Amino acid sequence: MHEIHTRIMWCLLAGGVLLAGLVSTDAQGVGFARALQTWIQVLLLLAALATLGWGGRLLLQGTAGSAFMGRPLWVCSAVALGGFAVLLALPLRLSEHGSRPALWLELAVNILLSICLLIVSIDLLSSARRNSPGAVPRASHWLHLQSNGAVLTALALLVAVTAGVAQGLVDLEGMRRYVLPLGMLACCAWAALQSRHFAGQSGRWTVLRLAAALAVGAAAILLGAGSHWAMLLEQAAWCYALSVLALVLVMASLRHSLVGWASAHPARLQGEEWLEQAPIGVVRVDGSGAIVHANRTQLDWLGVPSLVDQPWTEALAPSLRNQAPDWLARLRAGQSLAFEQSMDTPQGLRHFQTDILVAPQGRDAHAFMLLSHDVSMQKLMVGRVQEQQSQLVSLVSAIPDLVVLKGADGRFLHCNQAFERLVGLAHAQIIGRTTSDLGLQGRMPSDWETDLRARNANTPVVYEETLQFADNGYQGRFEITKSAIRAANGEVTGLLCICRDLAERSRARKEIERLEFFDVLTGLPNRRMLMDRLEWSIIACKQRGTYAALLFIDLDNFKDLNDSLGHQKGDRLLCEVGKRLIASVRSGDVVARFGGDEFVVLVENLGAERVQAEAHVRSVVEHVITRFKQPFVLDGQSHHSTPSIGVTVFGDQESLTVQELLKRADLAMYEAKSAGRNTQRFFDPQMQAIVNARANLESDLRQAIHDGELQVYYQPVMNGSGSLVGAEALVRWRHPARGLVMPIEFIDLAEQTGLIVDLGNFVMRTACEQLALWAASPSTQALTMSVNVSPRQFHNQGFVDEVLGIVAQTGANPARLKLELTENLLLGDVNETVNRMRQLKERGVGFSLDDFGVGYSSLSYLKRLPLDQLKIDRSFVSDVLSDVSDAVIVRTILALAHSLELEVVAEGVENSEQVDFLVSNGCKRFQGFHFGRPVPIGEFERLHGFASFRPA
Ligand SMILES: Nc1nc2c(ncn2[C@@H]2O[C@H](COP(=O)(O)OP(=O)(O)OP(=O)(O)O)[C@@H](O)[C@H]2O)c(=O)[nH]1
Repeated sequence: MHEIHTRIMWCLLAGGVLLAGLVSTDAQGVGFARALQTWIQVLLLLAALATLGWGGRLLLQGTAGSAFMGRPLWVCSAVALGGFAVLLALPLRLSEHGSRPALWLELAVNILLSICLLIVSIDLLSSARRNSPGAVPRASHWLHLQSNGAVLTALALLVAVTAGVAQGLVDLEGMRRYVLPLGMLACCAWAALQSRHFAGQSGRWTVLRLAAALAVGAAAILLGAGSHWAMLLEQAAWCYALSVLALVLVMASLRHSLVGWASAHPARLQGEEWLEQAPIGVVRVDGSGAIVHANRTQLDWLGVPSLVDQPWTEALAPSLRNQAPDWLARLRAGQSLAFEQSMDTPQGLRHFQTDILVAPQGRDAHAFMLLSHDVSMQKLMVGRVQEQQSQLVSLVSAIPDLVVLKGADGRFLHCNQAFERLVGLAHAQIIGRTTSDLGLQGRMPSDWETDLRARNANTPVVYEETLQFADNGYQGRFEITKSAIRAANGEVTGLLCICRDLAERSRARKEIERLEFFDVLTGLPNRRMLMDRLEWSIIACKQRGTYAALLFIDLDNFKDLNDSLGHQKGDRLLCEVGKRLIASVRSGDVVARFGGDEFVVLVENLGAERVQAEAHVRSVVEHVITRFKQPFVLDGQSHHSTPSIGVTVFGDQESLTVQELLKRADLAMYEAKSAGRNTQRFFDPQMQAIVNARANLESDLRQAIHDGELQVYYQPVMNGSGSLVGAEALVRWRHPARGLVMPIEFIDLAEQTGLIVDLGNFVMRTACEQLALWAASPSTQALTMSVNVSPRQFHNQGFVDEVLGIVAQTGANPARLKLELTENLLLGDVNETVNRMRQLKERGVGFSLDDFGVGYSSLSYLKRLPLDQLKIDRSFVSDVLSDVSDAVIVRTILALAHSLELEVVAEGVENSEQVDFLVSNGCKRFQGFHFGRPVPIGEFERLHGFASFRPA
């Protein structure tokens, strides 16, 4: 209870006593007592009206009542006091004193009064206790139960008494006498018990005084037995207790009305409309620690509709709430607080700078206000600036040059690690000092003068000077650049000074040159350097009329070493090879690493005779190969490596470029590789001719596929009785200049260059179209069509889809299509081969193994592959009558095929004797010139006496 309340109460009391004194007329004090009673009644009426008004408002608004008791009890209290006020106003005066109705009414009045006293005292004490800083939620709960229990008991008593009176069982006079004093004593005991929970000495005394007054009043009623003095005492106690009650109710009603009004119109209350929309959060808190008002900005930040009546800690970040009791104590001691808090808001994590200001003197002593500013953006900006600053500092620190930033007063603002190192001082020892503070003036002679020049110049001042920053420290020639740093108004705010060590620069330049012309791993000249030297060598040979030679050396199977022992060992071998090559040649010759495992040796001054030059270089090459015979020791591990060497001799009058020379040596090296490796080959113009011819053929073939110069020929496949059973599709190239080109001349090239895929698809499509046409005629519909498939074509991604697509598009019957595979196709992944064959087999496509017996024949594959047919190679058939072993092989193949239930086609059959031999050994299918050569389709059909329907 605040001091101001007490003061008003004493005033009222004094006013009442004065009034009573003025109106008292008799000496016994009866008039005085009656006057006092009337004054009390006036106070009670006031309290009743206030409570009634407040209770009504609560009912209408449906808002919570007092801090603790809640709406139901306050409404109950209002009704009780209202009833009491009505009774007070009317009945006692009308009824005869001492009559039964008067007694009854007085009893009712006393009971109602007791209830009101109980409610108000419980509520006040409970809310005071709840708002105390150390309040425990469980204790509040317990209080709630007690208060509700007490009120319910009082109500039950009222009902019981009323019932008793109605039945005439209760002594009305006795009841009237005891109910009120007992109620007063109950309140008195309650107040005395709870007074210890009140914060502050004065609050506790007020409660105890109230309890004492009630006790005295009760004692006077019980013991006084109607004496004047007892009545006087009773009325005085009443006067005190009820005036407190009335005052508390009036004040509480007024406070809640004001809060409500202020909540609805806070700007009106404060005259601070701008505060409501201001971009700062405002939270006002009363002395009990409850929030009285929070502005819109604060509510938006927290994402809540209202904070009124919530504890003030709701405006704090959860992590700070445990500090609240300590802060509250400091605020109550008059200290303001300032701190930063981070909160999770509906808009994300935000940072606030919060100040807590205590109320000015004269206002609610413990009220305070929280003012919060959103500093999220500032924090973000500060973070970014700090990040940029640290990036800049690391950048400047990483610069090998000396970087120094001076302020306008010549003091060091920043310097990088290179400067610290050379000066021999720590960063902290340098910053804030001048050149002379650091004793550098004598060591940087023109510092002062150049600083001045830089300040006055619009462009950087650059000069060179020999500097030594510390005793016995590094001394060197530096290039110094000084630039003035200016503010927007042109005023010089600082000076940036960069010192570059010129010796360091020349070292760096040399290193760059080294990296540019030498191989990092072996330290040998690199390709670039070699090209330069070769260019000079070509010119020198021409001028002097001498010969030189170029050796292109590639290590054999170097990849295997990398894969088995690791790249580190591979690197070691490359270094060792470099050393051996150097040891194999004269000091003037050039050994270069061309790239990967390729080295190039340039042997110069081989004399003016080509034969001599070739002999010399041959000995050099032999020398190299011999040296490679010694194992290489790689980190203690012995390893054998061999080279393949291509050699070209140059120097005659032929004008060759560097590129052409390298190409020749490279070609020769490839020849050495093809010859089985670990050997040498000299360039021969024939090599070039072959390479050129291949290149031309490749480009012609590419063009031929594009221009439709390829043609499909058909060779008949016959049965034992000489009837046509099918055909094999064979490609031919009708070259515009060279005429008909046979497959043997271009299939290998097509296979190597990948052109085989397009070529194979063309043959497959043409053959399938023919098969579809044959299907339309009864005379040809049973014919089969064999198509050759090369390994590269078969292993090409999408081969299966391609074949099935062609079959579907042409409408050919897949059961009549036979794909001829060769044995070298099995060298790859056999599982994958079987898988692909099965996919096509499932759609009806048949398979034939071509050239059986000449290649990689593994009988186990015959079991695994889903084959339909074997074709005996022509080499066995041609000599089957003259060569006993060929005859044995043919018989074996036929027996094998028979036992595996495979069909056999004998290829290359050229006469009837061969047919007889094959038939007598069980062969049923034949192909060869004896039955017909490969011919274009028109001729094929004419020869076999049928014509297929052909679209116009
Ligand atoms: N350790 C190491 N390996 C390298 C370096 N440069 C290239 N290589 C490897 O050298 C190998 C060169 O292989 P090739 O010359 O193509 O093949 P090879 O195994 O030598 O076979 P042939 O030349 O046909 O005898 C590749 O595996 C490259 O990855 C290098 O600097 N260090």
